[in-house]
Amino acid sequence: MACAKKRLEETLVQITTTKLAGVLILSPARFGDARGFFSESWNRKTLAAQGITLDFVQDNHSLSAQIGTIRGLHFQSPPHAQAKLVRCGRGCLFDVAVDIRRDSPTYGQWLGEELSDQNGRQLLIPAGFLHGFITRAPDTEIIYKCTDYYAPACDGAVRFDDPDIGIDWGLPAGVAPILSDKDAAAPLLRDLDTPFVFEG
Ligand SMILES: Cc1cn([C@H]2C[C@H](O)[C@@H](COP(=O)(O)OP(=O)(O)O[C@H]3O[C@H](C)C(=O)[C@H](O)[C@H]3O)O2)c(=O)[nH]c1=O
Repeated sequence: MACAKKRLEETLVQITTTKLAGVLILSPARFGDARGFFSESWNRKTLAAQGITLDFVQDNHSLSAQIGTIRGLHFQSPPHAQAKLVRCGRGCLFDVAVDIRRDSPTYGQWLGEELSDQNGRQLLIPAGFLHGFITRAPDTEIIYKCTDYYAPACDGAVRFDDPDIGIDWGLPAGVAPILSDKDAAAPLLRDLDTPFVFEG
């Protein structure tokens, strides 16, 4: 019975590893019918059955009106570091994680995944990683679960276009992204004394 139950939970969400250890791509099952679809976008028990036991305490939701809006690269420092489970509620975005854990074999490396209301994919980003995204459709809405509460005093950022990270945002040549003043003024990774340490 337990074996069948585990198999069922594995069918409810497919989990794919990435080149950055701990960053996972989740694909929850969608049950389609003539009306559209139903999907459990998050289920504690289903994820726990596959070894993901993060305790989410806050949901965030933002709308970005224009294509080419970049929000990021952000993090919260300990003791309020956040792991995030990110999805796209409407539109399309390219979600990016950057490893900033000192001594990590993938320190400064990035990966991106397209999340959309069509593909239903989610990105799980552990604490110790920068998070940011660029929108690829107008009126794109991002929805994400966080494992700690908003703590402005612990808020941190790194420039989206940091040459040492080298993220390919897919912006056409010569097209500037839409940024908040805060993001436009963010420091470079080389000037950040990262508060995170790789723990294997
Ligand atoms: C993050 C946050 C913000 N706010 C308030 C603070 C500001 O008055 C307003 C906009 O905040 P901000 O410009 O920091 O929003 P984003 O640029 O979307 O920042 C987020 O974008 C990247 C992609 C992230 O992963 C982080 O969750 C977060 O840094 O919302 C809150 O009240 N609670 C919160 O948890």
